[in-house]
Amino acid sequence: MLLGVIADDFTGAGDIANTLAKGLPGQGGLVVAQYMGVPSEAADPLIEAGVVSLKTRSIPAADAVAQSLAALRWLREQGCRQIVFKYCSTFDSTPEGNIGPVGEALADALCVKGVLACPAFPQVGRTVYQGHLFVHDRLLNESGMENHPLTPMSDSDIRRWLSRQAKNPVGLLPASVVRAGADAVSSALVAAADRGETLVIADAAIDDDLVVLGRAAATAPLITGGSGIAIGLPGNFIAAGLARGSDTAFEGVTGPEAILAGSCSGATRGQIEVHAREHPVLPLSVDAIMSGDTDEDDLIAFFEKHRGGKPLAYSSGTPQDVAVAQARYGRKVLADRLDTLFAQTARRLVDSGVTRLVVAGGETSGAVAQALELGDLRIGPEIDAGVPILVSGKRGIALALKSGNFGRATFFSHAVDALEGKV
Ligand SMILES: Nc1ncnc2c1ncn2[C@@H]1O[C@H](COP(=O)(O)OP(=O)(O)OP(=O)(O)O)[C@@H](O)[C@H]1O
Ligand SMILES: O=C(O)[C@@H](O)C(=O)CO
Repeated sequence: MLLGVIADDFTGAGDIANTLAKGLPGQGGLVVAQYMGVPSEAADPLIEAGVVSLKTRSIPAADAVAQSLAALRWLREQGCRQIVFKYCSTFDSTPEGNIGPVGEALADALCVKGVLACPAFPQVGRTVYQGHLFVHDRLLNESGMENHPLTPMSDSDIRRWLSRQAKNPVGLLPASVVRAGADAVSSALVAAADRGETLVIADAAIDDDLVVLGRAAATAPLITGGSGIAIGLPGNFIAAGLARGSDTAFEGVTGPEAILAGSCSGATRGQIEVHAREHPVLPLSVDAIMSGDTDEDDLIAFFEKHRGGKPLAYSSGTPQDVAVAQARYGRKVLADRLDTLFAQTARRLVDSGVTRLVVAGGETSGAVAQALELGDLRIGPEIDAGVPILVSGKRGIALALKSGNFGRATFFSHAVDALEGKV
């Protein structure tokens, strides 16, 4: 294994696995496997890039650090010469962490400073300029992310935000340096390290900026960022004659389907609305779930009744709904109950023959994927930017784990078809 990724959530893991498997047009990607947590066994020697999916974005920082260091140990045992710490393109975190604590702990373990930190993913509108993160034409804290249920983002100045989480000074690599090319970036990172800066926020507005950053970091032991930071990395290994290149061929899976949505993002809520026009949907009431009036049996009955019709069950609510529910039940208690509901439902669905599963939301997908004991996942073709088809050989199923904000308006229907190999 050449490249190891430690991803702080499951949809993000699929996102970067997709980037690495796809590579740049005309260049090819790497042979990638996505792992559910830190594997207990050695990796298949044919794998060139291994992505360890963790669920560490919203847990206490010390636990996130411990799990990330365990992932680092395993990846290094597999021979990885470069590690990427993947976090969200909207920099999802709180003033306590976990990007700073995990990024610095990995840097300490690898004895490096002057480490790139760049969440930019221009294909989905996430860009960084002068250390400020934009979502399309809005600053991060005016993009809807200020209402996120678990990691509300109230500051678009991600250098300042990361400084609150970090022990060491946080640097800035401005666009003027990035546009001067890979050598200028390398020199700036050395200078940042000399100043004692462990993590350095890098500007990037277009894919070419990310390619420059990737080239500059070709031999860096550690890189951190969104999936965009990985755009140029397969090319580095291929150019060095170290990698053979990927195969994302996918024949499709037939059989019953189910769609679960726990994301409350504007994009997911819009996709649910579009889906509901032509397909059966089951809105889940948080109050009914918390009182026990609605449980897994209700979801299973709904999915059985609507088999073949692309049924979708969702808890997703507006920012107002989320605020009321969190005030009533507490953020963590509520998130844990919803995770459990989706996870147990998914397990029963797959045990009873569902072979195509679509899930929206990183935490939700993490809970579902962990409950399913999927084994290593193979990366298939991209459904929409940042969302690949994932294949579990162990379970004989195909999945689409969608980041809350990703995907076209008709994503849910499109994804079910894609898992059948239709698109
Ligand atoms: N109606 C609701 N009220 C309050 N919280 C909810 C409701 N529905 C879902 N949630 C919680 O909101 C959180 C959504 O997080 P999740 O990571 O699944 O989606 P996301 O953040 O949009 O996706 P991503 O991390 O991929 O961007 C979960 O913790 C879930 O339990
Ligand atoms: O980077 C992103 O936006 C996604 O891969 C993600 O991490 C959402 O949870």
